[in-house]
Amino acid sequence: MTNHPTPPATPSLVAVTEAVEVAEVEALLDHLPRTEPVTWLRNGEGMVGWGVAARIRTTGPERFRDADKWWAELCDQAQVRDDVDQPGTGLLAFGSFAFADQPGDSVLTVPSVILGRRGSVAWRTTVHVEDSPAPAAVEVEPRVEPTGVLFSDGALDGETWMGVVADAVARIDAGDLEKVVLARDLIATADAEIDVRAPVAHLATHYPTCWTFHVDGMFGATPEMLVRRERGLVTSRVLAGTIRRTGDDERDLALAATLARSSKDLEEHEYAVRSVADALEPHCSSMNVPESPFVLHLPNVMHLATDVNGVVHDAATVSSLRLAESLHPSAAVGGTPTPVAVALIAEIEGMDRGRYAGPVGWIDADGDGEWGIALRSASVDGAQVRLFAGCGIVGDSAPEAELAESQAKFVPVRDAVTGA
Ligand SMILES: C=C(O[C@H]1C=CC=C(C(=O)O)[C@@H]1O)C(=O)O
Repeated sequence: MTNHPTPPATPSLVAVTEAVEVAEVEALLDHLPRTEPVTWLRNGEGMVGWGVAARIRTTGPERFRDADKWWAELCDQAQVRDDVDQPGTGLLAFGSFAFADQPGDSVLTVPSVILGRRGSVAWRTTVHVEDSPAPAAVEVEPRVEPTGVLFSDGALDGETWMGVVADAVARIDAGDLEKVVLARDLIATADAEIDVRAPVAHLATHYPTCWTFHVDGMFGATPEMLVRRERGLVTSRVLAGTIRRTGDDERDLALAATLARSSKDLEEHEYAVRSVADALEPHCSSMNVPESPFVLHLPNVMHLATDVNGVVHDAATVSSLRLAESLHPSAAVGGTPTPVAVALIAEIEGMDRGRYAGPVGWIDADGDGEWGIALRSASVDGAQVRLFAGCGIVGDSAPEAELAESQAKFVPVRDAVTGA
């Protein structure tokens, strides 16, 4: 007789959200201890959390479904008191999901304590397992900057990666597909275990308009919102089409105008917007898909950007995590057509993306939440950080230009780990 292992019982959680003075949580990151920290911040608002009240790790093609089911059961069994009732209050989980069905590990975690702020409202949520003690106060040690950081090639060196880009262009020219996003990695090694709060604080300061995140070792500052659902409204910020900034404002404005007229970038952008609009459509009773993109200015690069909005009709049955699943991978990180592009990535990219370019964000007990795409990101493990950057390859992409673009996309995390 075979004994099947019994799945772990879903814990019964008790969550309490109470209002706090905004002045008390000014500079949220300054309240974040080193133990199991999570972060989701933009323009100084958002949430930081620490400790683990509950956590699930999933893998494979069912990773989103398994995590979503676990979360729904957890919420059903939980006792929640929410005195604030804002997006981000009550019982909350933070997640980071693998890009590919295989290999890769995904995680959804419920912190023991969350501090949040949105405009003039601030809150503290504490979560504990029923019949066990509420989370104790923890000491917040000062952030420790990484030292002695040295960089080395990741899976492929620059030359080899350019060869891979040339192979992809040949496949596109042969008519196999229209676009593929190819990524590369870079390794940074410090002389001691990295305190992830330091690069996270650096990113939040230097890229305030991006979503700065950290979940279970995956951190970054992403400009791309895969899906946000809030009280029946859904938004997705699609980015595709990039130009590097020069640091000279006048030249950058001229470059922005060039980007907005570049047929290569407009074509690449159109693919990405279509893939998002098509995936959202079955969930929406009405949608707004702007006809032309705007130029999003970031400190290191500029992007063509489109905000797609809609009114969802299935919020009661489909969570924001399941919406993220249906949008993933968009053409901004996979390609077009998606299945051919994803297969080509697995065939020629030459590295495991892990959780890079996968959905990262949070979900509440109603299934609302925000899921960004883990771009301009890295995974940290002890003294080592693995940085990622990818570029959309279309028929007239030049390998040298794509290598330079990938280097520009490494800048945020590279500067964050060297403290530059
Ligand atoms: C895949 C990345 O960027 C995507 C998002 C915006 C613009 C892109 C581009 O122009 O290639 C990429 O599709 C990355 O930053 O690693």
